[in-house]
Amino acid sequence: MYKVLVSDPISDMGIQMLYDATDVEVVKQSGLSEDELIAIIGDYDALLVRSQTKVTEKIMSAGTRLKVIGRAGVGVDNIDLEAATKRGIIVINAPDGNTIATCELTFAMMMSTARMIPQAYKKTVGGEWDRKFIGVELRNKTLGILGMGRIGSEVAKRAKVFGMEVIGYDPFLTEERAEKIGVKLGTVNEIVAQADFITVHTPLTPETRHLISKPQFDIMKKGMRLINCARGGIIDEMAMVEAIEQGIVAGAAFDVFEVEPPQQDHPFLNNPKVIVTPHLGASTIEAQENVAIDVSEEVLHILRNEPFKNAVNLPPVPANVLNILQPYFGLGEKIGSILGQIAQGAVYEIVVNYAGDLIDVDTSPLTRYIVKGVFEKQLEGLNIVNAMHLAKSRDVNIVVQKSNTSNSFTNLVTVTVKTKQEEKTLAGTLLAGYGERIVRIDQYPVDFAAEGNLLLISHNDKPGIIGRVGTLLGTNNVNIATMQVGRKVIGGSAIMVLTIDKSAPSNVLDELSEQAEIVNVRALTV
Ligand SMILES: NC(=O)c1ccc[n+]([C@@H]2O[C@H](COP(=O)([O-])OP(=O)(O)OC[C@H]3O[C@@H](n4cnc5c(N)ncnc54)[C@H](O)[C@@H]3O)[C@@H](O)[C@H]2O)c1
Ligand SMILES: O=C(O)CC[C@@H](O)C(=O)O
Repeated sequence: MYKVLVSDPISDMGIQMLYDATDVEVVKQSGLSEDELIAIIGDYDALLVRSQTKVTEKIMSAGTRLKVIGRAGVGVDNIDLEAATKRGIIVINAPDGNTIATCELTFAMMMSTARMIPQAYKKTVGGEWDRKFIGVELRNKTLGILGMGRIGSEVAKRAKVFGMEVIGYDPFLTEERAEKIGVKLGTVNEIVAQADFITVHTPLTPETRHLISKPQFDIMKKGMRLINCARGGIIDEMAMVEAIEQGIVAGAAFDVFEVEPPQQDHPFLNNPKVIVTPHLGASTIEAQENVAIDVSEEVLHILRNEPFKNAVNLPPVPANVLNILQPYFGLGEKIGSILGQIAQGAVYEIVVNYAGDLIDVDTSPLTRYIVKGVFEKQLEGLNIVNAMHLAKSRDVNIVVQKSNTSNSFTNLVTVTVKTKQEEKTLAGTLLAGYGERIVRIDQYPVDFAAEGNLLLISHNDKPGIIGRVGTLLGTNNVNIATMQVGRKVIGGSAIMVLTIDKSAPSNVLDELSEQAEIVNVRALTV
């Protein structure tokens, strides 16, 4: 039974599939301190959070069973990603579910600051009939958008409908895409100098921290308005207060703050020109359901060892590449696992060669599976998230090569593992109608499905040896399911690959090794 802890308020409707899963027990406990979380996290396989829970390194190290942290939302700045990656904890988010909610809040904030709705409301309910709130229209105004990802692009579309001119900046925004959504491209400073309204929709990174600060306020159009529904810190709060005092900024609307919640004496809180909300961008019924559904689905996949898509601490794999690579993941992992078990000594280099169909795509996700396979019997807590990290931290060199030809195979994955003592090579392919096949061990051609208990016996190709191995295993009640012999030349060195129904006891392996003409015996499980 997998145990999932939900430590922030997350939509019950959205996580219904977790409640319904017969292999999952869900515990909801919000508002825990770091120490309280540390005390209980060891019992859980998954942790689900929004933005309140700060998932620190200490919490992760106490979470000895933790496989996945699910963030019901976009930003993962409340999760120590480096610590998660080191421990092989997969971090997933729900990047799409709250785009519209946040875009609509941005629009509401823009209109509120243009028409001073909250300020007028406050006076009206306070008994004052003040009709001096003269606002501005959006039509014919220029909106600058910094960050044209999911939310920024949706804001742009709506701004166009309101008759606004939109200028955008995003290092990944191409001219074609900008043209398609009717946005002019500009630099940060060009936008700052021209815009009547500016809204930011970037993540908070070292590059975006204080993206709008004193130098930008100095060149801003007087009387402009600013909106931040992304992350606190993208706009320099103190520099903005000064810009309001200087009449540069006529109004601002902030949903997010450098420190959340802001201190009671934060200068925004009693400034009549600044509208504030308590990080409500994603707070709609629809968005909360969407993100909870997305994250629950992914958590279930991860707990059940099924493919998943939104891991934040793994490089993204485009769907078309994933479609090509996914069938090879199992094969790659098995090749790695066999090599990891048969190679004697500490591995210092893994050389992977991809041939045939595989040469045209980025094969790095497949390389992760191979590397994971090599070390899986040696390193506890290893998974595809931390496999490369753990290999590199042990100074293992990973070399990836690609070749056009693959002899007679349409696709071929060949892996060589090097230790100080020896080099071992295995090649495998996906054969139409036969699935995953291992087709080469060192220099010997073979053909078998790597499954269950295997015996690899290196020997000299002499008459009677196969019979002796069969008899010895039979008399010790070890049933042989399949047998393959690979050799280069008659009478030369050869390899025998046996799949056996149960693992052979060590005395049987010793007896086998002592047989004349047998060079070595290696038993492994795949
Ligand atoms: N207020 C809320 O409740 C709320 C809700 C959802 C998302 N958010 C935040 O909104 C922001 C945007 O979310 P999204 O889903 O659109 O993310 P996204 O990843 O789709 O878009 C972010 C964009 O910012 C761009 N970017 C990165 N560095 C930049 C830079 N230096 N200058 C300009 N652009 C840069 C990226 O290229 C990307 O296109 C994130 O910070 C997210 O955490 C807030
Ligand atoms: O309400 C939340 O969970 C925060 C939402 C938002 O900041 C996000 O990054 O998705």
